[in-house]
Amino acid sequence: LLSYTNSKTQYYCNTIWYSCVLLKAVWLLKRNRVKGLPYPSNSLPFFGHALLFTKETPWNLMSHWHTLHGPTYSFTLLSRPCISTSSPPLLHQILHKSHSKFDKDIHFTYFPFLTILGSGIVTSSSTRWRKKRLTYSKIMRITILPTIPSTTLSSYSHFTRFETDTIDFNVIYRNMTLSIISSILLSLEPIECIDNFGRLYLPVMEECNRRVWDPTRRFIVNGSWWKFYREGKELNRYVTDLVKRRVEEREKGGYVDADILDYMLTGGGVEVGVQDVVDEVKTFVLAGHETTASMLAWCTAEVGRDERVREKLREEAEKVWNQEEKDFTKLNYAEMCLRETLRLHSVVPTVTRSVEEDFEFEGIMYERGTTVMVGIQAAHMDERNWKDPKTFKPERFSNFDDVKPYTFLPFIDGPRNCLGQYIAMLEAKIIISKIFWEYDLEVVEGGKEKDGFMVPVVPKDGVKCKWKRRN
Ligand code: HEM
Repeated sequence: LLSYTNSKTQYYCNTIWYSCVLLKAVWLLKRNRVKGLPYPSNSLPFFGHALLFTKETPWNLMSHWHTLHGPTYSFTLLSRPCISTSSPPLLHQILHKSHSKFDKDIHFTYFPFLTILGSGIVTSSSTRWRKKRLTYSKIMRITILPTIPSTTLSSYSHFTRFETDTIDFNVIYRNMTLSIISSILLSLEPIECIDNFGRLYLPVMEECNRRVWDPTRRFIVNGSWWKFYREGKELNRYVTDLVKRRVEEREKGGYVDADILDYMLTGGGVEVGVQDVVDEVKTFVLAGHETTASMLAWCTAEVGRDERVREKLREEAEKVWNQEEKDFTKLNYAEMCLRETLRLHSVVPTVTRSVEEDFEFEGIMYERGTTVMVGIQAAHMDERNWKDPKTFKPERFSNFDDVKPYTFLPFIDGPRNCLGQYIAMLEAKIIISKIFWEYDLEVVEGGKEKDGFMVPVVPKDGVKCKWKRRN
């Protein structure tokens, strides 16, 4: 150090500078764990446990730590104190009772997705979020539901018309659910939705997912960076045009309360700008499409491999689909299969929150700035909550009211739970029941291993099936 300093002043400046860096490092190392909680080994200075997450699927590593350290433990990501919890009493506090002290973790885990989410409901908080939630709650839980069966059936017919021997259901469901959400949100036809949304949206999402685990991709300006920039811009332009066109149509008196976009534009009586609505449209497509597709893909793989479950599902389908007036509330077993799929495969394995105000619970202090990971997958695989958790058993859900609170959290719980869960379950039970009623499926490849880094968690090699129409 001295050899580079040619004046006394510079020597003193350097000494002060390096002392500050050292003090800051010591301070970070001291506060990077939550006192009183178990702390997994192999943490490195500054990096904490971050490097371990690059080697293994993060949710599996976190679930493994839960088996070693119990329902709540602390760990460190690049000097950031984090906890993961699957403890029902603590989850009740985080997601429900004290939820205002735990905000969305927008500057860390959600950050790479902001190109799509922008100022939409998933990434908004406090008054802004409350207003949005009030506007959409009734639409998503009640108003739109009667339109779901016909939209689902029309999308189903469109995407099952192919005459190939083998088909990847992961791809089929991605297209089906994209077309359903585009139809209820924007009244788009399947062709238009796949040509535009499918082409632009899917690559943007893939790059966002990559950036979660490799943040350097954000800064290295190469071919992928430009591709992402171009496609993101084009997607934005496409959605902006759709929204602007709708505003004009509304001004001429057309389209009143026809789809979710129309409700968005009313803004619950509050003035909303075009960019606000554009962000909301992209948010709803992200939230509502691949999650449902992934649940369907895993469910097809599980049911396709289990003859007993398949026969029970068909027995129920026979009764519903042979009726003139189809009563979809009778698809109980299909719903049980989907719930068990969400438990076993946790398509959203964790959601994160950031502690906004110091919070004490059961003698442990969670300081402001701590990242909280809700261990959804850990809760679903915990032997204290579920007997024989690695086995697919839809009968666990034969009486849903018996499921203990905060042990089954695919849509999380509390005021920020999933707004689209009723839509997702309704469209998925119609699809899964009809597909197994109409077709003999044989899973020939995929449907076992998980893609390590994509959220929602999808089958790594898809779910390729031979399919043949049944008599
Ligand atoms: C199987 C399918 C689905 C799963 C597993 C799922 C899961 C989730 C989860 C875990 C959250 C909480 C995210 C967080 O707190 O960070 C969430 C929020 C949300 N979901 Fe879903 N979702 C599904 C389908 C849908 C569908 C079909 C839609 C829309 C049509 C939708 C719309 C939303 C919205 C708008 C939120 C934000 C709610 C708020 O912040 O108040 N989801 N979802």
